[in-house]
Amino acid sequence: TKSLFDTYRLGDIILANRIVMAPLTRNRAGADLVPSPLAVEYYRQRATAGLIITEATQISATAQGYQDTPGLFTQAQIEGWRKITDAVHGAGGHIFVQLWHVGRVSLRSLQPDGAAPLAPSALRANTKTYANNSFAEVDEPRALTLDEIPGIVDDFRQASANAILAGFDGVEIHGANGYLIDQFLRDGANKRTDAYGGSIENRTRFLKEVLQAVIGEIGAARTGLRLSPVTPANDVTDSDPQALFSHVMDVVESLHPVYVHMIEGATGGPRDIVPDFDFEALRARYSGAWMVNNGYDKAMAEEVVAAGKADLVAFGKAFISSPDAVERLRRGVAFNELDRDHLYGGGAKGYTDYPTLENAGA
Ligand SMILES: C=C(C(=O)O)c1ccccc1
Repeated sequence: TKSLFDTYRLGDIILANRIVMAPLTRNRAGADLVPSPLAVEYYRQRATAGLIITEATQISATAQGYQDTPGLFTQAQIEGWRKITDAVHGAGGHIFVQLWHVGRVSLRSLQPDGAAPLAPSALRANTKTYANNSFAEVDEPRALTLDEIPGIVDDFRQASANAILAGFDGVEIHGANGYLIDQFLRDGANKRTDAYGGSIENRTRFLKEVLQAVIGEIGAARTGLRLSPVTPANDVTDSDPQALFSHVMDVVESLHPVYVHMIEGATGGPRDIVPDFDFEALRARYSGAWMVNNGYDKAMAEEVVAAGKADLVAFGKAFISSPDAVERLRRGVAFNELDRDHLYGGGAKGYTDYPTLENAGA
């Protein structure tokens, strides 16, 4: 039977195992949103993951919603990421970059010229963001005009081209957790009356155009997509998530990115937040690689892989605290305790200073 420790063919690359390091925001980018030099060590330490997905990374200046999150839209940022991909490849790993635009989850103080954050509609999210070293309620966004939307689609396309120049094996489009793409999808955030709002087909249009642009630029084999159908993260809601995401999966199947990364339940929270939501029905509509995430332990992960219910399992907290999470899963031993005071912002503490079993002489 299939095991977490099988190799796995993902498009044109062979992963050493079916264990994925989930995208994790750490707010440690340096000046000009270039990834920190510490990030080279941080990602290299974790290169035994079958696949690393980086922290969410901006496609443009308006895409930023948190302090010190890295970008991939300038030459300096490309060069900063190149050091990281070289280190991960040198250690035998594979790495995709997660590309995001936060949309309305932002502050004027983080936006060019102090302008309002951008969104499908001018609806403020009841959520906070981390900026200027403190948590703050996000500002009211302004609605994107119809003629601004192609430019954002093109920013996704350009960032995916930049990702290949930076040495990444591919990109994960961030369509989850109440950020821009998710804001277009959900009728709680998208009140547009043009071709990007109203019907499920119209609300899926922006995601479809981003997928088409990125796949057109770098190919389906190097394009993944993250979705979170029932998460309440960042105040997104929808009146019929099963119908919405059934259509989303039909669009995804038609464009066929190499994997779908599905957050089951509330991000980092209860898996059964919508008890009757049918994730397997979504998987049945798509014939690519199925990556699952949210609260998995070793037993759960082995079970879904052995049952053929998932091809890949992503772990977040495990990879924060344990560079050698794969070895710990293999041996069935505990992960290091999570240092919750040093998750966001700061330096090496709680980032690159976690021990491996080897360090601890185990
Ligand atoms: C990129 C994030 C997400 O997808 O939820 C994120 C952002 C800030 C803190 C934690 C997570």
